[in-house]
Amino acid sequence: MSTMAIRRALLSVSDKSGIVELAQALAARGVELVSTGGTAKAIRDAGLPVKDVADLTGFPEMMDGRVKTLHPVVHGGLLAVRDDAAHVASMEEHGIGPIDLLVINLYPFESTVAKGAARDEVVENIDIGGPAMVRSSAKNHAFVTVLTDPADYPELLAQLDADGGTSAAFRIRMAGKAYALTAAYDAAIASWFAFADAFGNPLGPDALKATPFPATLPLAFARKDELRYGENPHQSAAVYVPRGPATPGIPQARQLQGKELSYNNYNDADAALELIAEFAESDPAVAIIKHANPCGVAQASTLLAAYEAAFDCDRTSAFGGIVATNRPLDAETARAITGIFTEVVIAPGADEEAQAIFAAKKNLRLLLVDSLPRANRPGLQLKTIAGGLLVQSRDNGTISAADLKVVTKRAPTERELADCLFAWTVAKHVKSNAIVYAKDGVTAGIGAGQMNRRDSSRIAAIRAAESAEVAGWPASRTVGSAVASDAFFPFPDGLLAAAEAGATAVIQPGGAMNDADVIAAADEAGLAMVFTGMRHFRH
Ligand SMILES: NC(=O)c1ncn([C@@H]2O[C@H](COP(=O)(O)O)[C@@H](O)[C@H]2O)c1NC=O
Repeated sequence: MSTMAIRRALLSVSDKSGIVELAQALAARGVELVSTGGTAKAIRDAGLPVKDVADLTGFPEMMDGRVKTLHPVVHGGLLAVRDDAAHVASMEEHGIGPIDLLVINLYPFESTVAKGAARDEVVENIDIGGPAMVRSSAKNHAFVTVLTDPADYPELLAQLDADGGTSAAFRIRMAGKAYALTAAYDAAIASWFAFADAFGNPLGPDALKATPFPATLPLAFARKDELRYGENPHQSAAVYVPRGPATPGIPQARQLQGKELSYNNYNDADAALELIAEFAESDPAVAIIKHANPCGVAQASTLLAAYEAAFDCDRTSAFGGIVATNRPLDAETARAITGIFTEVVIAPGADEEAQAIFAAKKNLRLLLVDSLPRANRPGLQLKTIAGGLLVQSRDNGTISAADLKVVTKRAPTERELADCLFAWTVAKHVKSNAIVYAKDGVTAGIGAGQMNRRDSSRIAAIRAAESAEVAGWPASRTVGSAVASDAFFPFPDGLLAAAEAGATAVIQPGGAMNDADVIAAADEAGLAMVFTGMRHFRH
C-alpha cells in the first residue's frame, strides 16, 4: 500500500463542526468536493464549489433523506479496487468516478435517545446510508481515506502537505476507527431495542419484559478516561460511559478539586452514591464508605449532626474514607469532614464557604452531582467470570412498613420499626453476610463480608463496643438497637449474638427451614422480629 493522492472527496456530516474549514483547505489543494444536502449547503454558503451527490447519482435525495447516497455510483466509487483491471473496466462501463476521501459522521442516534425523544424521532435518527459508506471506504482503505472524527481533519491536511497524499498507516488507523464507530453505533441501536426500559428509553416498560436478556448482548460504551492503574498497581484500568443515556453517577459528576479518581475511588464512590441515593427524600443523611462497604451511616436534623453520628459509628475505619451526603454541603459539615483524612466527598452541591474549606485540602477529591440517582431505577448489573458474563437486573427492591410481617409475640415499637427499616436499607449496601445494628437513625455497628452470619453479628457488636469506648459513651449503641440481617438467620445463634449485644428488634427476610426455632429464640429473648420476605445478598 502506498501514499494515495486525494482528487475527489465526498463530505456528508451531521456534526458540521470544522467542515467548512476542511472543505476550504481541500478545495485549496485542488480536491473536487461532492456532498449531501445540508453539508453541501454549508459548503456552498461559504462560497466554495461543491457538487451535489444527486448530480452524481442522477437521483434526488428522497424519503426525508432516507435515501441519498445509497447508489452504485457512490459505493462503486468508494469500493473499486483501483489496480484491478476488471474493477476499472466496470467503473468505465457504468460511469463511476473514484472517490478518494470520505468525510463523514452519523445521524446523532445516541443523543436523540438521551434527550428522551419519541420513538419516531429516534428511529429517524438511525443512519443507514452513512454507515454503509463508512464500511465501504474502510474496507477499501488500501485506496480510500475515511475520516469519521473532526479531530482527525488536521492530520489529513498535514499528510497532504507533507506527502501529497495519505499514508497507508493513516488510512489503516482511520479505517479501524471507522469500524469501531459503526460497531458502537449499531450496538447503541441494538441496546435501545433490547433494553429500552432498562436504560429508561421510551419504548415502554413492556419492552424489557418481552426481551429481558437478548440472544446477543449489545453494549455500547465509550471510553471516558484511562485510569492510572486498576484495583492494584499491576492492573491497568479505564472507565467507560454509555454512548446512550446514562444515569447520573460518578463518571458524570463534576470534580471540583483533588487528584484524578482512581479505579478504587470510582468503585467506592459509586457504593457511597448508591447508598445515599436511598435517602434522597429523607432528613439530612451521610454515608461513610470504606472498601465499598459503609462503616457509618446516619440521618439527623442537620448534615453536620448526621456526619458526626456516622463518623462516631467507626472512627477508625472512617479514616481515608469516602463520604456521601444527600444534601448540599455547608461550611460546618465541610469543616468536620476535613477534620480527618478523607479521600473523596460526593454531594449534590456545596456552598461557597464549604468549597473554600475543602480547597485547603488539596488531595481531597470533591465531586458534585446534579442530582442523586433514583435508588429503585431499573437497570442491569454485569460481572465477568472465566468464560462468560453474568447479567442480572439491579437490586432495586424496597420495603416499607406495610410489607413487614411481625413474627414474634412482641411487635416492634414505632422507634424500633423506624430503626429496623433504616438498618435494612443500609444492609442492602453491605457485602454479605451483612449485619447492621442501628439506633435512632444511626448505624451502631456494621458486620460485612463474613463467611457466616454469626461472625458478622459478632464483628458488628465488637465494632460498636469499641466505638462506644473511643467516644466515651457509657454503653455500646447496640443496646436498645434494631438489627438487620441481609438474609435469613439459618439458626438462632446469629440472632442470639445480636440479643447478647443488646438489640431489641430484628429485621430479616425469614424463610429459613429453622424459622420456627429462630422465632422461638427471639420470643425467649424478648425480641420483636419482622420478616421482609425479600433478601439483599450483595457479593
Ligand atoms: N440515506 C442515505 O443515503 C444517507 N447518506 C448519508 N447520510 C447521512 O446524512 C448525514 C448528512 O446529511 P446532510 O449533509 O444532509 O446534513 C450524514 O450524517 C450521513 O451519514 C444518509 N442518511 C441516512 O441514512
